[in-house]
Amino acid sequence: MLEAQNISYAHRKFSILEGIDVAVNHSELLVIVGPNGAGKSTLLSLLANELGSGKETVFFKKKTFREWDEKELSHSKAKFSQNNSHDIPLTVQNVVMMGRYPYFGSIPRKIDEEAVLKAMQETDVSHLAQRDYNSLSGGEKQRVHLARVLTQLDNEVKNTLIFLDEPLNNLDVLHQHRIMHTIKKFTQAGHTAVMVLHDLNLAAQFADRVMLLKKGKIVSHDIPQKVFTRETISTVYNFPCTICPNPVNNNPLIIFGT
Ligand SMILES: Nc1ncnc2c1ncn2[C@@H]1O[C@H](COP(=O)(O)OP(=O)(O)OP(=O)(O)O)[C@@H](O)[C@H]1O
Repeated sequence: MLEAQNISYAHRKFSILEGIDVAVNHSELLVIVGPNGAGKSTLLSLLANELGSGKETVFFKKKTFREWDEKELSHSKAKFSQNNSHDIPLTVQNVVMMGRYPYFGSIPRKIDEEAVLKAMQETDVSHLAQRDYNSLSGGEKQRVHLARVLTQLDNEVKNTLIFLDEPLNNLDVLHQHRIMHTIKKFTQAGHTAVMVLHDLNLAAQFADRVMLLKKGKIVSHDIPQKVFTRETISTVYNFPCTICPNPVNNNPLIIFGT
């Protein structure tokens, strides 16, 4: 589905990423983790074709992004980023509708309205639909943008691809889990998700595969059970931890400070 080999990226002479190989299948949720400054967001932007010199060759469904028709690509790939504008003079519903812009000319169709309502329900912002976006709290704004990105990929296209850069920032525990379940449902329907997360326990619980980065290089890229070992995690984060099986689902449970 998504493939890239030997990705390197530098700003001036400062190397940010070095020799990264990525291959993500359909129906897979890949979570990228690592300490601050490891290069996670930079890698996500490169994979999503938002950054780079054009030398990096990322293949999505065996085609480089340059080979894709722009409109077709907008129906197949979406990205949730952290740098959303804080000032948008629109209602919540109209901000979510922005995700449907690739689908209609000047007036949204019934199908676009329905997709917006569905995404708002999914991220629990339906009750805020007519509110001025600018009056929302940080977590509410975050959920509105998640709805906008989800609604962009509400279509009949098989094997679509979503990138999410720290989608759980500002969210309470209920909404963190709700979003993770939504993304899991999305991948189980045959789509692909690549996500940057700081919460290692959520990564351990939901990821199919985890990529652990440090200083621009891959330390480990495997299933959660193989990546989350006491030695690796305490070394990479330079902080002690204990890892035991989660008593509910047997996934690794990471307890820091022990
Ligand atoms: N435009 C830029 N100019 C200079 N340095 C940059 C630029 N963009 C990123 N960097 C540096 O590259 C490194 C990786 O940044 P990146 O944002 O990808 O890290 P990250 O793993 O997502 O970090 P965090 O967990 O803190 O969000 C950092 O040291 C950052 O300061």
